[in-house]
Amino acid sequence: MKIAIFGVGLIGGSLALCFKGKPGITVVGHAHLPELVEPMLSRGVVDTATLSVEEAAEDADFIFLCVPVGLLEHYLELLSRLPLKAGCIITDVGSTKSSIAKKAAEISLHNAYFIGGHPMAGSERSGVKAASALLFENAYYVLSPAEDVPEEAYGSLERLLKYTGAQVVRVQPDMHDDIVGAISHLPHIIAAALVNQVRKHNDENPLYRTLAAGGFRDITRIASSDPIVWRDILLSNRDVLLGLLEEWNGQIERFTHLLRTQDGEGIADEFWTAGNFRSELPERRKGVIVSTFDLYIDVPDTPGIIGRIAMELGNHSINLSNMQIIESREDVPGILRLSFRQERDWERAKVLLDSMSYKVVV
Ligand SMILES: NC(=O)c1ccc[n+]([C@@H]2O[C@H](COP(=O)([O-])OP(=O)(O)OC[C@H]3O[C@@H](n4cnc5c(N)ncnc54)[C@H](O)[C@@H]3O)[C@@H](O)[C@H]2O)c1
Ligand SMILES: O=C(O)C(=O)C[C@]1(C(=O)O)C=C[C@@H](O)C=C1
Repeated sequence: MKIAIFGVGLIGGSLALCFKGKPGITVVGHAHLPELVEPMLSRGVVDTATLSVEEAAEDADFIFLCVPVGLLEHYLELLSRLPLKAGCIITDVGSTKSSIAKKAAEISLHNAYFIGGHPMAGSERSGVKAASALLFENAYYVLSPAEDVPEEAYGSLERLLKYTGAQVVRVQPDMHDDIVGAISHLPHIIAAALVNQVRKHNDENPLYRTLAAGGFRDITRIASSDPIVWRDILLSNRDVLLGLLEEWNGQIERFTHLLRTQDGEGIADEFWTAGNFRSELPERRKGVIVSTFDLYIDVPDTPGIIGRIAMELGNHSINLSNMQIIESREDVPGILRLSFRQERDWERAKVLLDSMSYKVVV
């Protein structure tokens, strides 16, 4: 089985890593610039790489379009002019689904089928260097097939995607864009706007950046996302976002009013309501928020402490999925965040670290 990936960046590279080396599968990466070929080969993300669209697409059973949203229609159009293998399935990973679905309905793909796709996992990082075979594990993976796509074709893409560890969910393109506009695109706008607001204050007084702590970092991580990828996503979901921004202005006006009228009860109520809804998000199960079980430890400033903690967990066969120092205070040893994929590992780590007299916060 030949899988061609157009755009071997964060998402394309991560998909390639999920498929490469699986029985009977060959992964071919397409690059639009010669300098992109070497990194995808040296990282071992693909079996072969080519600069030729024709060569990548020839005889492919599956074609994944993993380029920025603004280029998806161009690539779909290019493919429609090529002699693709009969039954070839073309899919994309774009963060919007309506515009590409519309394009697919307008053109003829002859013996090939188009099934829109969107893995609900990602990162603020970009490029093949950030690709990971584990990126999609436990995430949802949206598929939006056109009505005329045979169930058999849908089923074979669904089966292939099992290699990602994600859970496939079928959603109509318009509904997808409404929902993802609210839970992904609007948050990216808010994060960028908030960082830029603080940046302006920081130009006058650099103490802003110095004091920026966990809250600011937590809400603004995604402001570091790739500008071109996000330019394309926002423009492609423009109408939905204009509506959401109007709603957002209403939220801001509500807080303005509560502050003006010194309505403490109203302010607390906003946080009660928000906290209750947020606590119901599927954070510890499969979901839009990648499932991890986190522990926080106040790390004492002694050399080798992080290695010792990792070793102790390893000695007790507790699987750690991630470790991060949260540098919220300059010159002060930070908080160590330990993430686990399994709730059982998280519980065992808590008991172990408690017994070692670390200050553990859940
Ligand atoms: N970043 C995320 O969190 C995320 C999550 C889900 C889906 N997506 C979607 O995945 C797609 C890729 O995003 P990414 O985060 O992997 O970005 P990326 O920048 O890591 O990768 C983009 C890829 O497109 C290629 N590319 C750029 N310009 C090109 C051009 N002119 N012609 C051909 N190829 C070109 C790049 O070389 C790169 O391989 C986007 O459509 C995005 O909406 C992103
Ligand atoms: O975790 C992140 O950094 C992401 O931005 C991932 C995220 C999201 O907003 O949740 C971003 C874009 C997608 O299309 C899907 C997922």
